[in-house]
Amino acid sequence: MSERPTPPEIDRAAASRKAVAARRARASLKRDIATRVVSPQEVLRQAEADAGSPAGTLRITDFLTALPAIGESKRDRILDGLGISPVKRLGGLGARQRRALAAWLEERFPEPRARDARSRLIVLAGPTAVGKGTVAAHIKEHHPEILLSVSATTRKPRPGEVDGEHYYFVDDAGFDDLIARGELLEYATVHNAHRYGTPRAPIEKALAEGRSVLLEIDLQGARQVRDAAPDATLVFLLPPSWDELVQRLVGRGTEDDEERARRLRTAKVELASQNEFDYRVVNAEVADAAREVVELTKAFPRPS
Ligand SMILES: Nc1ncnc2c1ncn2[C@@H]1O[C@H](COP(=O)(O)OP(=O)(O)OP(=O)(O)O)[C@@H](O)[C@H]1O
Ligand SMILES: Nc1nc2c(ncn2[C@@H]2O[C@H](COP(=O)(O)O)[C@@H](O)[C@H]2O)c(=O)[nH]1
Repeated sequence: MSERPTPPEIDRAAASRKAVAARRARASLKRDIATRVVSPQEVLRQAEADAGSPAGTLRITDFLTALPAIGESKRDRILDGLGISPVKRLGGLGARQRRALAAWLEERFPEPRARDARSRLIVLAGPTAVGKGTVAAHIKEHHPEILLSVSATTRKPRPGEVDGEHYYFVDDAGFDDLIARGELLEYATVHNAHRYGTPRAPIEKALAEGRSVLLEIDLQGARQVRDAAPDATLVFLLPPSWDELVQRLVGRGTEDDEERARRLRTAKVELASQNEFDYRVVNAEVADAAREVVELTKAFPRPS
């Protein structure tokens, strides 16, 4: 027969259960911050209201790295600039530190207001064959309110591809003309092979009409859009695994061995850049990934 626990043992067991629950609550809060379920400003307000809450007991270091595009070295520079010690918890900040952090958050991750309920420019990028085109096509079919931009390219059409629907297929001279006339928002040579570019006019027209626009482009293009349109929302699509990515590329059967190898080399570089994006979405199921992209773009605006 087991002995009944003495009161101190009961206390220790209860304290340990409480600590586990608190750790879980903080982990869940970090996920909510990362996936934009809750704004960082709201978490800071919760921490101020209750220092013992999951928000209040969250370490400032964990809070910052839960934010998009903030890695450990950036986090340390931010803390340095704000004059906040990395050992602090959110609920333990002094009034001046809290004000400095709130001002920094508002500048980098402005909270949505009524005037922010406007059309958005959404960039979907990711490695070759991750399913960008498939997810974009799903969004086009199920969200006709979002305009899917049609790019210009110097690559030859694949079987079934229609000029003006899948791409505007142009030759090198035609592409040079588009650049010279300033008609492209961004352009790049992708996979060291062909040139691709985003026509500017249809995007400006759609945004002016209050429609959101989706661009399905490569990493170089995504970076150019971020510079040209800092309000754009950048989403990086990830494969469930590297092997699945290779399988999708091989299974698509649209490239020869040499082109596949070239694309996979580019894919490694692109995957290493995923932290530059506002959001990361894993494309395990097309419909889920498409829904996530659309939902994320309706969350609070991307950091500037
Ligand atoms: N969630 C998914 N599950 C299984 N297969 C998928 C999924 N999403 C896309 N695919 C398949 O993976 C292959 C590559 O998809 P897709 O052509 O859309 O990729 P992509 O990212 O646009 O590629 P690229 O950048 O090379 O143009 C296609 O055969 C597509 O049907
Ligand atoms: N920078 C841009 N990249 C683009 C654009 N349109 C498409 N792409 C990217 O090219 C590759 C290859 O496409 P594929 O149709 O030949 O398989 C893919 O990663 C696209 O995202 C664009 O306008 N600008």
